[in-house]
Amino acid sequence: MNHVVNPLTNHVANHSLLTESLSFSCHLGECRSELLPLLSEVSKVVSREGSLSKTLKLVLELMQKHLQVTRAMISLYDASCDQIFIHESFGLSREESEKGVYYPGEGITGKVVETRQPIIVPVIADEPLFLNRTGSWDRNLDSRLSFICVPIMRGMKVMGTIGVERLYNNRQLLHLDLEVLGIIATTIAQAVELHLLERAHKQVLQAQSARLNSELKEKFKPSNIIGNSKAMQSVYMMIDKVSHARTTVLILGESGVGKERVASAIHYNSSCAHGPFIKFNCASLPESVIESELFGHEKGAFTGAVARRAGRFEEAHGGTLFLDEVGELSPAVQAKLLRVIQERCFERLGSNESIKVNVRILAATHCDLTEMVEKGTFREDLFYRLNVFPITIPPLRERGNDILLLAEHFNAYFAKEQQVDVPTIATPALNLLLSYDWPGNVRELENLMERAVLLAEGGVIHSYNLPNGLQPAVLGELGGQSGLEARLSLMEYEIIVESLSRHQGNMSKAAAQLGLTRRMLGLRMAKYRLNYKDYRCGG
Ligand SMILES: Nc1ncnc2c1ncn2[C@@H]1O[C@H](COP(=O)(O)OP(=O)(O)OP(=O)(O)O)[C@@H](O)[C@H]1O
Repeated sequence: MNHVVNPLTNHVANHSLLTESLSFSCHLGECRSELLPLLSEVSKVVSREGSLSKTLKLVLELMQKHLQVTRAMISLYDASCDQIFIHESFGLSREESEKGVYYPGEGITGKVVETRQPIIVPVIADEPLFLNRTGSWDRNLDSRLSFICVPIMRGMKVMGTIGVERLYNNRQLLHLDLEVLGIIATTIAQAVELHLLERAHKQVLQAQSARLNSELKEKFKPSNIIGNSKAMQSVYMMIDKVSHARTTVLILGESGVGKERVASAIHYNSSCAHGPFIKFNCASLPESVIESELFGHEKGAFTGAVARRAGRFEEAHGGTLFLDEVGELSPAVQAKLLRVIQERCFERLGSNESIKVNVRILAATHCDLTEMVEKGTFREDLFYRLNVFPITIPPLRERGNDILLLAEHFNAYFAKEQQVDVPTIATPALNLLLSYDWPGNVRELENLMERAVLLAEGGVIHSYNLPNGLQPAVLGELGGQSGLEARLSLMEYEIIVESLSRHQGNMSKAAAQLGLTRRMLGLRMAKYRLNYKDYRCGG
């Protein structure tokens, strides 16, 4: 007959099966004392530091030694996928162990997780609930084996199970085993819980980083670097040429021209695109912190170093490290950086152990490094190591119509973000954008367009929706105007420019459209120093 017994509740786990009510005989007390060494060793193992696998392996070894089990497995319950899988086992091959995956309620292990109650199967051969999913149990060889399975619990939460197979001797000893396994389960429960929490956290991080990676990949494809100007075409060609090599690249250009975008494009088009892309701004931190941020530190390396920490170089292993504002590095860090580039190894602060990394370095700066080398503020040897493949990004004022493409791109982007229809950019506003000098480059244009989309009226971005700095000098010179007066002037200016543009500088047509005489229009144009010739085709 089949006996699947739940000794705590005396309930039968599978409802078709019989419950056995068992009484413990007094000689169990004698056996208990023999089990004390096992339990004390288990608690010692658990209190030691180490990975959960290492701890569980040692616990399994102790179980084999003291309980004479034939096979044993410690399974963990992963609530995120609602599955139970064997984490460590003894007496099972790797393949058998990998097959041991159950849903709650499935087989004996699944039942224990579902009911959170232990189960004893006195004779496996007689038990239809026993699935033998791992395939390790052999009907001929193992016909006299029993199976005991206990839950690993923290409070009311089930974390997994401990299951053992052993030769059936008598029912009382099975109950003793079950008691011992219950104590072991309680002893390891905290370590198991910690492991499961870390695992869940890692899964969340991995999912986030996979999502971010695909978003970034999409965002930083060279096709997503906006601009078709000739100046940018040669930048794209350089990106294409250098991406697949592991060559160090030095990206040069004024602030806000898109150096970081270019660095990302190189990484995401390289053979290590699946690896990490770590950005580090060398100007963002005080000198004292930079070294430990880049190279990491050991516990106690300096006041406040409470734990060992990996630096950016280690984080970037297998991928790319982008060092922005490299011209800001102190001589000490320049020397260390030179060594990493030359030898690919470094030491954490407070350690003598050399760490080797496989990292591609991309560096960027708005500084004139050649001049810095001449002045002695930047190491010449480091400069040559970084300057293997320089890419210079032209400033926005040299990119011609890219200004308009970028303006339209940001217009659409911010309209979407602000959940409004994409406004039209009025011709006078476009003219202002084209004639401005753009000291802040693409970043300045981006910020300005964000504001303009907010200020747009009736679905149009007017020239007066752009900052004062962009307004024609003449409007400023009109001086003394403020409030309504200034605004009316801006509007008048814009309407005249718009009309002249539409009629390609034909003053008669523009005047007719505006309901003015040609003379009146001429006077107003003079006020704003407008010349009809500037609006002729190709003029
Ligand atoms: N070609 C481009 N297409 C679309 N957006 C761009 C382009 N170039 C730059 N940008 C945007 O402009 C801003 C500035 O770009 P980025 O940070 O890459 O410039 P940078 O040269 O690295 O600046 P810094 O010198 O300050 O580090 C970013 O928000 C970026 O997304």
